[in-house]
Amino acid sequence: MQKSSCHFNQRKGIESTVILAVMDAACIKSCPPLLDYKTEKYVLTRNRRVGAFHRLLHLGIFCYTIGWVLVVKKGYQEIDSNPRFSVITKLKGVSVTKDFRELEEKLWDVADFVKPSQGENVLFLVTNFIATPGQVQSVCPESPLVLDGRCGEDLDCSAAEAVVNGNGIKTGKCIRLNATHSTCEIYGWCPVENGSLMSKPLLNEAENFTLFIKHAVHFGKFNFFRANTLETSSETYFKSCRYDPIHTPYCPVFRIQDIIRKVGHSFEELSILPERFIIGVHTTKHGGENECFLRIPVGGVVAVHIEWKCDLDHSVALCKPRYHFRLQEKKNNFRTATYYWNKERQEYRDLLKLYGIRFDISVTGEARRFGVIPTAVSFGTACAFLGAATFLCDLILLYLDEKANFYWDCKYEEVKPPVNQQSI
Ligand SMILES: Nc1ncnc2c1ncn2[C@@H]1O[C@H](COP(=O)(O)OP(=O)(O)OP(=O)(O)O)[C@@H](O)[C@H]1O
Repeated sequence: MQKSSCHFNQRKGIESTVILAVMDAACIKSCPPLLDYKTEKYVLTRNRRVGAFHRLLHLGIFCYTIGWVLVVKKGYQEIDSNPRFSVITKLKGVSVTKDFRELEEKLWDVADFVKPSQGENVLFLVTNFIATPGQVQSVCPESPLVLDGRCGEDLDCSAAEAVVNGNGIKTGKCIRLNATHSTCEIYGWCPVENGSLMSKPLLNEAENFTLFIKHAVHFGKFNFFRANTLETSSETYFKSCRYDPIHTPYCPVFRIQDIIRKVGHSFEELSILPERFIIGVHTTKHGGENECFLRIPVGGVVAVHIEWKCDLDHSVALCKPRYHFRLQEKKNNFRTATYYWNKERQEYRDLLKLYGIRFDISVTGEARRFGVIPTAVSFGTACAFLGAATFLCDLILLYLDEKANFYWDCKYEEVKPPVNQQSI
C-alpha cells in the first residue's frame, strides 16, 4: 500500500522520464553504454522530524561558517606565520662592588656584567659571583665541599686520579684541614675555589639596569616589514623612555626589576637562594650539632617572547609587538677566568664563578591578508558540510526512521526499459 502511494506521487516524474527515454531511443540504439547518463533522483518527503533535523544542521553549518570560520578564525585570509627576524640587545647601567683582589671599590659597567657583549638574542646579566683571585698551577688541598675529594688516610687518595667533581689530579696525599675535615692533595689551579659568598647580591644595582631590545620582523609572503622601535630623529628618546603597551609601545627599553617582577619574583629572590644550603656540621658547647648554612645566589633564565599579530586588512598602526616574560629556570651560573703573568713569566689567573640572569629573547609573528584561495576553500568546506548533512539525513530516513522501508522503495526504484529496448 505504501509502495503504490509512493509510485503514485512519483508518476509525473516517471512519465517524463519515459518520454525522454523514447525520444532518445534512436540515439540509445547507436550510442555505446559509456555515454549513458545517470542522474540522482530526488524524493520529497513530508517527514517533519528529519526535515527539522536537516534545517537544524543547515543552521549549525551556517553559524559555524560565518561565526567561527569567517569571523573568529578569519578563514578568508592568507597567513604568513614564519617571519624572518633579527634581534639586537643592549644593557645599560653601572654598579660598584668591592674589588676581590684589593678589596677596594670596583666599578662594573656593561663590558663587565654582560656576557657575551655582542648584543645577541641571548645575554647573561651578572648579579653575583664567587671570586678566586691569584690562582697558580701547583699543589694544594682539595675543597672540603667536594665530596669525592674527602679522605681519612693517604690510601683514599690514589695518585694521578682526577677528582671528578673537584679541581685537579690527586697527588696521593691526604691533608688534614682541621679537627673534622681532611681532603686529598691535588695538582691544579691553587688555591681552589672556596665558595664564600656575600649575603647580598654583589651587583645589587643590576635591578635598575635597563635592557634595550631592538628587533625587526619581515613577513616574506606579503613583503611586509615592521620594527619595534619608534622612527624618531630624537637622539634622547630611547635613553629616557620606558616600555608601556599603551603609551609607548615602540619604546623597547625595560628595567630589569620590572621584568623580574613580571615573571612573579623579586630581584633578590633570583640573586640569592633563600633556602638553606648545608656546607657542614658544627658541634655546639653542649655536645649538640648544628648544620652550617650558606646563602647561595642562584640566578635564572628569563624567556622574553615577542609576539606580532598583524591583520593587513586593517590599519598597519594596529600591528604592534606584544612582550611576554616567563621564568624558565631558577639556577644559572658558569665559570670564567682572566689570565696574567708576573715578572718571572709565571702564569696566574683570577677565577670567577658568575651567577646571574640569562635572557632568552625569541620573536614569533603572524600576518594575515585577504586571499581568494582561502576564501574559496572556506566556502567549499561549508558546501561539503551541507552535502554531508543531506547524506546524514538520508541515512536517518532510510535506515532509522520507522517508515524506512517505504522511503527506501521510493528512493531506489528499479526501472526496466520497454521490452523493445532491452536488447540494446
Ligand atoms: N639599555 C638601554 N637603556 C636605555 N637606552 C638605551 C639602552 N640601549 C641603548 N639605548 C639608547 O638607544 C639608542 C639606540 O641605541 P644604539 O645602540 O642603536 O645607539 P648608540 O648610539 O650606539 O648607543 P650608545 O652609544 O648610547 O650605547 C641610543 O640613544 C642609546 O643610548
